Amino acid sequence: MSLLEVKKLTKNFGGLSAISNVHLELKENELVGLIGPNGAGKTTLFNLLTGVYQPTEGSIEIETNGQRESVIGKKTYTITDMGFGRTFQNIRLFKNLTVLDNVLIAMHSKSKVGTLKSVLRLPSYYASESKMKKEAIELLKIFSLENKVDELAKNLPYGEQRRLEIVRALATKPKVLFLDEPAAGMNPQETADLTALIRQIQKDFKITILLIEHDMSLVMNVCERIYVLEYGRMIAHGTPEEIKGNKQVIKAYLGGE
Ligand SMILES: Nc1ncnc2c1ncn2[C@@H]1O[C@H](COP(=O)(O)OP(=O)(O)OP(=O)(O)O)[C@@H](O)[C@H]1O
Repeated sequence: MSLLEVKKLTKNFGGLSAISNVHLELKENELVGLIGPNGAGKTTLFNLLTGVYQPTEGSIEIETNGQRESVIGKKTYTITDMGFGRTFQNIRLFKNLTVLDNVLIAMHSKSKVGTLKSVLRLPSYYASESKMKKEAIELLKIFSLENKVDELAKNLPYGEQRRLEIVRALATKPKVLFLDEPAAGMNPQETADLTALIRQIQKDFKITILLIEHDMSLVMNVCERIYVLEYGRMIAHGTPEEIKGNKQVIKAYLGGE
C-alpha cells in the first residue's frame, strides 16, 4: 500500500510554474531519489509535501492508521505529527542550543506527556524525560555524535551539523523522511559515509525516504527508484538502470543527445 500519493500537483508562483502536473507515489520502506537540474522544482515539491506551500492544483494524500488523508490545508506541525519528517537544504538547527536539546525539542513535539503534567512536574513527566534523553543519545550514537551532546549546535563542524539535522528529523519518529540534499557541502568521503548511513537507517528504522541529491552516482547507488524533474515537470521515473539510459534525462543534464 502506498504511504504517499501525489496526483496532478501544480504550484505556480505568479507566471512561473515551479511544479506542473506532477505524479509521485511512495510505498512502505522504500529509498527513492528525486533528482533534476538546478531550479527544477525539487525543493518546491518538498515544501508542498510538508505543508510549507499550498498547491495551486492537485492532491497529496497520505496513509495514516489505515486511512487516506489529504495534507492540503494542514499545518506543517500537523503533517510532522502524521509521520512526515524532513530536513532542509539550508541547515535549520537551534544554533544556540546544545546538540542534545536540539534532539529533545524534536522528541517533545511527539511526546504524550501533557502540559499540565510538565508544569506540575509529576513523576510521569520525569520518567518520560529520562526515557527521551536515553532515546536521543541512542540516536546520536548512530550518527557518531554521542560525544557532542553538550556542545552548542553552532560550534559543530559543518558535516556534523548536517548529521544532527537528520537525527532531529528522525527524533520525530517519521514514517516517511524527506531529505533535501543531506550531503550538500560535504567532501566525497563524508558523502559516501553519510550515504551508507542513510541506507542503514532506512533499513533499521523501516522507514521510507525520499532523497534529493545532486550527486548522480550517489543516488544511482542507493535508491531503488528515481524520479526526475525538469522545469517543474516529472520527465522520467524508474530504476537507476532505466534512468541512466533515459534520453530525456541525459538531455536535461547534459543539454544535448
Ligand atoms: N517562494 C518562491 N517564489 C517565487 N519563485 C519561487 C519560490 N520558490 C521557488 N521558486 C522558483 O521555483 C523554481 C524551482 O525552484 P526550487 O528551489 O524548487 O528548485 P530546485 O530543483 O530545488 O533547485 P536547486 O537544485 O537549485 O535547489 C525556481 O525557478 C525558483 O526560482
